[in-house]
Amino acid sequence: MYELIVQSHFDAAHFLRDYPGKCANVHGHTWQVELAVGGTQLDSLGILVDFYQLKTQLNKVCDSLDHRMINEQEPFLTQNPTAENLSRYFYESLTAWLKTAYPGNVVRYVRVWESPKASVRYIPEGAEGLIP
Ligand SMILES: Nc1nc2c(c(=O)[nH]1)N=C([C@H](O)[C@H](O)COP(=O)(O)OP(=O)(O)OP(=O)(O)O)CN2
Ligand SMILES: [Zn+2]
Repeated sequence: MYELIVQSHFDAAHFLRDYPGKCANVHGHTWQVELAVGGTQLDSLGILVDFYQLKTQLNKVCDSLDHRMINEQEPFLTQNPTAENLSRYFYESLTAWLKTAYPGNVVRYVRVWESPKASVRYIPEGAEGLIP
């Protein structure tokens, strides 16, 4: 299997509803996002998934949140915009695209850093034991 990894980032504001501390107040982060895609079948150029396409799609999702109040964007009108929920949101958005654009490949995980010292990886159910 090949694993391709690309990164992007966005700057945005959020607050955590019902959080018992300072994160209940509006504040901002630079979120770093890492996308890992896996598959086995290379095309005639020796490419699994074009890095350009991967970065374009990841940037699209980042741009939809960039310089916004995340709590005012779907699905975070009701879901708390935690790093956990953001990583799953990126996973679901990018999986929907990959299934159509590059069938046979999978999103292995999405990692979201809220700060250089704190990150979450969303790994789909069933793949937990396969990701080091
Ligand atoms: N498991 C999670 N815990 C927390 C999350 C989260 O998404 N998942 N989010 C927050 C807040 O967003 C908060 O902004 C982070 O707070 P904190 O860890 O205190 O980090 P700081 O950026 O303020 O860093 P300092 O170490 O205080 O400089 C909280 N928890
Ligand atoms: Zn925060």
